[in-house]
Amino acid sequence: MCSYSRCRMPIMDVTLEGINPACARPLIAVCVTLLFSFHLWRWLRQRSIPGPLPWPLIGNAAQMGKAPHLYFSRMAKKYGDVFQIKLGSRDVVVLNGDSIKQALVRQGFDFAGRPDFTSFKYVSGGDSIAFNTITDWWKLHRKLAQSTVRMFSTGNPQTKKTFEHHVVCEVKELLQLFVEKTKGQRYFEPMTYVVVSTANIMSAMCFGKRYTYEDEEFKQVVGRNDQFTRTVGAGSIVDVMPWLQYFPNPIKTMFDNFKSLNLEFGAFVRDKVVEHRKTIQPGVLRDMTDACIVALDQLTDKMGGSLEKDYVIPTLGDVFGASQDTLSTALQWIVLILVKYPEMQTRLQQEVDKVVDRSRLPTIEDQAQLPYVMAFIYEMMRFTSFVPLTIPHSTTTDTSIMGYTIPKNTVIFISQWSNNHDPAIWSHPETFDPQRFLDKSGALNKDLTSRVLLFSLGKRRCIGEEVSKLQLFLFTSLIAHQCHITADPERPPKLDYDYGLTLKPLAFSIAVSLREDMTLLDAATTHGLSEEVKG
Ligand code: HEM
Repeated sequence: MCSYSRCRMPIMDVTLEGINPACARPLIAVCVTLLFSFHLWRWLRQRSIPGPLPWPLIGNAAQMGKAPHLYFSRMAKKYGDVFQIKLGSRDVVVLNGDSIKQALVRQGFDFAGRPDFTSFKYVSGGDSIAFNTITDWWKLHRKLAQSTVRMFSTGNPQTKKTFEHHVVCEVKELLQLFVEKTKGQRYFEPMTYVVVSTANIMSAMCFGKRYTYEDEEFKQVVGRNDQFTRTVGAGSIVDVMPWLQYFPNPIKTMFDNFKSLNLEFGAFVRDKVVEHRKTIQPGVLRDMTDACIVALDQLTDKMGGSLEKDYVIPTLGDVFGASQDTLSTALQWIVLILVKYPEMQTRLQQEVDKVVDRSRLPTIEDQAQLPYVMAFIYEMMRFTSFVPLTIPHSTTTDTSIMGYTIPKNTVIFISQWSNNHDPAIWSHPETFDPQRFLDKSGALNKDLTSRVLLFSLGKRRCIGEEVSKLQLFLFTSLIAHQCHITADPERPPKLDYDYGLTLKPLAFSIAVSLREDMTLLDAATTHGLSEEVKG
C-alpha cells in the first residue's frame, strides 16, 4: 500500500538512514520519465537528415546523372534546403537556399574544412590552398596568396592600370587571330584560343611571360582543364569509391590522366619558380612569383626557418590554375551568349559607343557608366552558374544546421546553382534576361547583383573575385566596342555544357569581324608588358 498520504510522511521524514524504498519508487519513476522525455525531445530536435534512398555499394551516385546540380535542385524541392545523399560509403550533406549563408557565414569555421578526398592530394603535390583543410598554416598561406593577387591586380589604381594593359594586349592578340581564322575558315571554334588568351593574362601577372597560340607546352598545360574539373567537381566518383582506382575501368583511366596532368602542371610552375629564384633582384618585384618568393621567405625567417618545403610552387599553382580555368570558362560563355542573343550584343555595342564613344577604348573608369554591360555579366554568372557547386567542403567539428546534427568530417556540397535559380529570388530564373538587374532609371540594382552566388562565401570565398569581375568587365566592353561576332547558321548555338567543377559550354562555331580597324588596339599596346615565349 502506497497511498499519497503514506508516501508523503517518510519523504518528510528523511533521515541519515535513507529514504523508505517503497516511497522512492515513484520518485525514481518521475526522474526516469523526465530523463527519457529530455532525450526524446533532443532526439526529435536532431531529426535525421532527409534524402533519397541510397543503393547498396554506390549510394545515390547513379541517380545524379550527367548534371548532378540539377538532380540536387530536384531533391531540394522534395526534401528541403538541407538534405543528405550517400556517395559510395560517404554521407554527403547538400546545402541549398538560406542554409548556405547560415553555414558559410554564421557558422563559418564549422563548415570551412575540405574532405580527405583522394583527388585533392594530387593537386599541387598535396600543398594546395584550395584543396586542403583549414589549419593555422593554411590561414597564413591563404592570406599571403590573397595579398599577392591584390598587389598585382586590384590593389591600387596603378596596379589596376597595369592589369588593364595586360587585358588589352591579350584582347588585341585574340581579335587578330579571330579575324584571321574567319578569313581562312569562315566559321571556327574559339574555345582553345580563349583558354590560351586567358591563361596568358594570368601568366603575365604570375610569371611575367606570355605564350604564342602555337606554343605546344603551354597548350598542353592549360588545354586539359576539362579533365581537371571533371575529377575534382562535387560528385566525382573516384573520391567516393576510391577502390575504382585499383582495376582497369574508365574512371581509373580518367584518374590516371588527372594525376599526370597535375604532375605536368606542377613541373611547369616549378620551372618558372626555379628560374625566378636564380634571377630575382633585391628590392624589385617583377611579378607574383617574385612577390611570393619574398613574402614566403620572410615568413620562413619569422618562423625560425622552419618551412621544409617551397610553398611558392603550390601558391602560384593555385592562383594560375584556379584563375585560368574559371575565367576562360566565363569568357567562352560570354562569346556563346553574344551569338545566341544578337540583340543583346547590339545593345552592348550601343551602350559602349554612347558612353565611351568611338575615339578611344573602354577603360576601368567607364565601369560605373556602363550598367547594361555589368547587368549582362551578372546575368551570365547567374544564368549559367558555371561553378554550380563550390569545391566540396567538410565539417571541422560536430555541428548542426537548421535543426539537423552533422558530425565532424562530414562531406558538404554547396549548391550555388540552387541560389541562382531560386524562383523566390529571381522571376523566370530559366530565362536569360540582363534587364532584371536594372532598375526603372536604367541603373544597376546592387541589392540584386549581390544575391548572385558564384564565388562562394565566408572563409573559403574565392580570393580572385575582384580581379575576375574586373577582367570580365574589360573583356566584354572591349569585345563589344571592337568587333562583331556571329554564329555559324549551320550550327545554331545551344547552351548545353559538360559538368565538372566548372560547367563548360559544348563546342560552337563563330565568325568575327572588326567594327572598324585595329588602330585603337595597336596604339594602346605599343609597349608590350611581358616577354613573349615563341612556340
Ligand atoms: C570567374 C572567375 C572565378 C570564379 C567563378 C571562381 C569561383 C570560385 C569558387 C566557387 C571557389 C570555391 C569556394 C568554396 O569552396 O567555397 C573558388 C576558390 C578559389 N579561387 Fe576562385 N573563382 C574565379 C577566379 C579565380 C581567380 C582569378 C583566382 C586567382 C587569382 C582564384 C583563386 C581561387 C583560390 C585560391 C580558391 C581557393 C580558396 C580556398 O579554398 O580558400 N579564383 N573560386
